[in-house]
Amino acid sequence: MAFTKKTVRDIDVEGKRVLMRVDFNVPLKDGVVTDDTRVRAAIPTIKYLKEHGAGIVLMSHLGRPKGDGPEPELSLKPVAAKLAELTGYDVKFVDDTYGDKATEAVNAVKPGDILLLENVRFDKREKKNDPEIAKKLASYGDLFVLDAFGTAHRAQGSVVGPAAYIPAVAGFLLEKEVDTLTSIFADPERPFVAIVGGSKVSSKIGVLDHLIDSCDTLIIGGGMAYTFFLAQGHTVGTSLKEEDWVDRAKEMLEKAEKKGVKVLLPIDNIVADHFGEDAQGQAVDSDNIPDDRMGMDIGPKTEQLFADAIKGAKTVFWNGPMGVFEFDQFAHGTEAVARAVAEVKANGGTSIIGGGDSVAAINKFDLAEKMSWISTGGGASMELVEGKKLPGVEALLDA
Ligand SMILES: Nc1ncnc2c1ncn2[C@@H]1O[C@H](COP(=O)(O)OP(=O)(O)O)[C@@H](O)[C@H]1O
Ligand SMILES: O=C(OP(=O)(O)O)[C@H](O)COP(=O)(O)O
Repeated sequence: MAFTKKTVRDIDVEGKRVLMRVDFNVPLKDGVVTDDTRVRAAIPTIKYLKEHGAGIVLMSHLGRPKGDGPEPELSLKPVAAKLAELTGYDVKFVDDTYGDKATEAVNAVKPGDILLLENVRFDKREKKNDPEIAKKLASYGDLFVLDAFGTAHRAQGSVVGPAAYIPAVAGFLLEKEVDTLTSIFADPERPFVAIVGGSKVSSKIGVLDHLIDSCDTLIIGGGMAYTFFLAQGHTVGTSLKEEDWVDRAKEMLEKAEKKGVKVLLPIDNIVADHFGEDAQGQAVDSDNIPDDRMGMDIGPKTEQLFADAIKGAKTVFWNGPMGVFEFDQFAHGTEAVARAVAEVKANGGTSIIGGGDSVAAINKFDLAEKMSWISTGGGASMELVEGKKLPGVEALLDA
């Protein structure tokens, strides 16, 4: 399927200042980027713009700050250093986004320069898509380039806003992601197994409803599973859950049954008494989670159940780790699933992994080479599976 929007190839960027939205929402530990996939993914467009004589103003969000001012641990400063390290370019950083300091730094950007602004979400108007924010950001560039595939499903100020004021086109990453994913999802080879986990329960649970329309087997693990356990009448102790979604989860399970879609939920879990690297894990069945314990990973019986279902697939789409894989003792479930998914490509099938943390997990287990397509977007790729249009893409100029 051809990409239907203009890209950086279609415009003259020489001597122009380009405002570019990237997704530098990367995992950090102690101020160090622990997975640089999203930074690397933005480099081809940055390089192209620089080599074609543009000055570049980069912007991104990082994490989910409250939106009422700077939160030092969510500063993009370490990411500027990572981009400089990966490219060898001089990358400037300004600890401001919408104020005079940012404007001054932007005005100093000359052709070939690269400047990264501070986290766009330190101001709550970003998430509200406030026109004032959009106008301010648009004033930073002659052109707008969207290359933040991972955030293209968010109709937020820095994603869709500038397109209302300055010509807006796609970067190479956005084009490639949309092209690849839409062509795979248009007619997936069957059996099609979808695996969803992670912690962004309320922002992704609704998508499961649509996945039931297109997949043959739906595997639910990670933090997503506990809301479904509640729907099945189990208690979940102190595990991550979204009580507001329990009724919808129940309806989804009923719908899947009617449609003949197999839904696999964990049958056992590794639980702990607190959320921490030093927590002691214990395996318990899903109908037996103690009140004072939280689910941190899928258990060994579930690893086997999920792996068996995955190995028979011709297409696998996976978003969201099966547990808190950042802590080694809760990474087994995610690793077992990753190893099963890796076999799909080896057996002639197609495996797609999406999402910042899911990709970080695959890299942790050194399995990236064994996957068919590593997408930088989890939520964004899920919306493409549903056949939805991404607001960020929609706002760009038609080709
Ligand atoms: N049982 C769980 N409880 C709490 N957090 C979990 C659980 N399982 C997985 N997670 C967390 O989910 C996060 C990733 O979720 P998400 O952002 O939805 O994935 P992605 O970035 O791949 O789209 C990881 O940081 C992981 O620790
Ligand atoms: O990490 C992201 O999404 P993902 O976890 O679905 O891949 C994007 O940067 C979007 O972040 P958001 O879900 O806080 O808007």
